[in-house]
Parts: sequence; structure tokens; C-alpha cells
Amino acid sequence: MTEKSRKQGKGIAKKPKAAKKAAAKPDAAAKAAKSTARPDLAELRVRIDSIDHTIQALIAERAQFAGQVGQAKGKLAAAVDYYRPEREAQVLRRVVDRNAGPLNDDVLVRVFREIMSACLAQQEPLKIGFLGPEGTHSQQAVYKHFGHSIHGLPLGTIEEVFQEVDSGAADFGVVPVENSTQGTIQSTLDMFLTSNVKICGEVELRVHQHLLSRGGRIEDIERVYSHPQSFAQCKAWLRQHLPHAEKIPVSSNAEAARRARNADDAAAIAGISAGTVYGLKNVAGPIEDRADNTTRFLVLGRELFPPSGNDRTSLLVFIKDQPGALYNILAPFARHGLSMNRIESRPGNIGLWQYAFFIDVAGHVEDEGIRSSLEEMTDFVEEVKVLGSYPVAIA
Ligand SMILES: O=C(O)C(=O)C[C@]1(C(=O)O)C=C[C@@H](O)C=C1
Repeated sequence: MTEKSRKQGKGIAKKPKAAKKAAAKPDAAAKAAKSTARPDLAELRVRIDSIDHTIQALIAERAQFAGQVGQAKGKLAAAVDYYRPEREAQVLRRVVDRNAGPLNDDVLVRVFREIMSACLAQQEPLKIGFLGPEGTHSQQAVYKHFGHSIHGLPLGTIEEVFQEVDSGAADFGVVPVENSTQGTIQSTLDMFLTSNVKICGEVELRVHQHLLSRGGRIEDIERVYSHPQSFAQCKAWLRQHLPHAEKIPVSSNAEAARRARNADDAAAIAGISAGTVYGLKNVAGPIEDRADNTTRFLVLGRELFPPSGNDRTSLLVFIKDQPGALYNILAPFARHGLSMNRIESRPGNIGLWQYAFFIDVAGHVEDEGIRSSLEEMTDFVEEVKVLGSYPVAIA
């Protein structure tokens, strides 16, 4: 059972368009953009050079201040201790709020993420575990969330990502948790039943699938490798274009690409970056059946972070086996006006037919509403685990 209103949680307070425009567009650039006369290329490049000069000086100045912020935090043990997801979310929401174009929000967010990533790496790059090998969508999610100034650790399974974070070998981990076409990734949810790791962020990634092969000719393809989730996302396309090819499920799309590089009659369904890593040609794509195909990833860490102002809380609730228990754990959220974004039941590993409920609710566990809701449900639960309170995904 899943109830979703994710976008509703985004809550990025937008200024009225006209006010944003007036605030941001420099006069000279606005006039030049309106003029019908052909602009002078050399003059434009002089201006761009001058702006680049200023931007570079400001980035260097920002990096110096970020370094001082590091010192202000005291002598901490490792880079992981300097990372502040709630602060990064606030910085990025302001970027979106200020944006008056012409660049899209997601482009500007990417640029500022990279700046913060580089600023943080001045201490030492964060070590981020993800479902490898190189070229997976999980790796893209890592870069989207942490920028490129990190040290990526490609791992074999979702379970290993949890273990490496738990043991401290990785500072953070990134794992897929649900796909808009295919639903929940059960193996991720089940790990929370036994693991102590915390959720400290979420990433939403538009996922495009491509048919990749060494030879690049669809008429040669007799075997297709991919992860079962990706096969499911491209079911209709495969039925229409490769109905007779053998479909071979493997552990990741990048692994599919790795195998497809050995023969001309083999292909992989994977992201385009896997093709670049493994030297494959793009035969067709995007080939996912739904154009809005999106995967949501969770960022795993070892501690809870303070509120960012627009957060989500994930709970794991083991309810008592008694009439009305489920109603009584959900009613407090309604009483406190808290939006529930998701509820999903899984066998709880605590006895036959005993279920655990994964619940996502808007807000932070330090908020009065969630604190009171948790108190009010105590008579109806065996145990509640707060899996994490973290900033709602940005752009
Ligand atoms: O504000 C901080 O706490 C910083 O360390 C600075 C900064 C930044 O570059 O803005 C860098 C890393 C943190 O994760 C958050 C923000």
C-alpha cells in the first residue's frame, strides 16, 4: 500500500516571477538580450572574461570561508564530521528561490553542489559507497547529491553498501529505494529491519535507459543483459523491438554493459554513461516505457542531523497484534496535521504473520507534531525505529 504526494513536500518557497526577475537581471545584460542588432562577439567575450574573473575570485573567497567554517567546528576526527546535509539543503533552496533564469533550477543546483563539494573536500573527500560497478544509476545519484569531489566506492550489493557504512569503511552510502514505474526495491527496505544505519538524505534521479551494444546494430542482437528492474521499465519497448531476443537478468546495469562488450550479438539495457565506461554504442534510447521514469535513492549514514526546514521522517513501526492497532498508529499523524507520504508493510522477522510498517511522514523528528505522534502511539506498537529525518530532495 503506497500513498504518495512527494512533490507536495518540496515546499520551496517561490517568489512571484516578476519580483524574481526585477531582483536578478542586470540592466546591461537585459538590454543586450532585447536588442535586435547583432551583438559584437569580441565585446561579449570581453564581458564574459571579466565575469569569469569575478566568479573565480568569489569561489576562491567562498572556499576560504568554508575552510574557516571547518576550523570553527573545532578539530574533528574526519571529513564525515564536517558534512552538514541540512545546511547544504538550505543553501540550495536559496539558490532555487533566487533563480530568475535563464538557467534552470536543476542546472544551478548542480553548479552550487559542485562548489560545496569542492569546499568540503578541502578537509578530505568523503568516501561514498554505492551499488557498482562504475557507470550505474546509483553512481549518478551519488554525484547528483554529493558532487564530484568525493571518493566513490563501487560495491557489489545493496547489503554491502549498508555494511560498509555501518562499519565506517564508507562515510555515507547511496541505495535505490523505489522507482516510479516499478515500485519499491524490497531488498533495500528489508535491510533496515536488521541494520543500524540512518537515512540522512534522499535523491531523485530521472532514469533513462538505453540499448547499448559493441556492434551498434539492432538486427544483430540475440541476447540482452540487464537488471530485472530495468527490464521491467522497458517491457513494452522490448516486446515491440526485440521480442525474440533472450533476456538475461544480472546484478546491475553496469554489469550488463560489462558482459555485452564481449560480443556483437549481445546488448545491455543501461544508462548511457555505462556505454561510455564499457565502450558500447548507443543502439536505441531512451527506451523506458514511461518518460517520467524516476528512481528515488536514500543516502545512508550513521547519525541523525538537525532539521533543515523542509524535511521528511522515515519510521519503521512494529505494531502490536491487536484490533485497531494500525488505525491507532496512523491517527496521531492526522490529528497533528502531518502528511504521510508512504506506508508499506513488510514481513517483520519477529514472528509468523507479524508485519513491520515503513512510514514516511512530512517533518523532522525534533518537530513537536512528530514527537507527540510517537508518544501517542506507544500503546499500540512493539517498537518504533526512527530510520532518519532528512531534507526533502532538491531539484
Ligand atoms: O556551513 C558549513 O557547515 C560548511 O562546512 C560549509 C559548507 C559549504 O560549502 O557551504 C560545506 C560543507 C557542509 O556540508 C555544508 C556547507
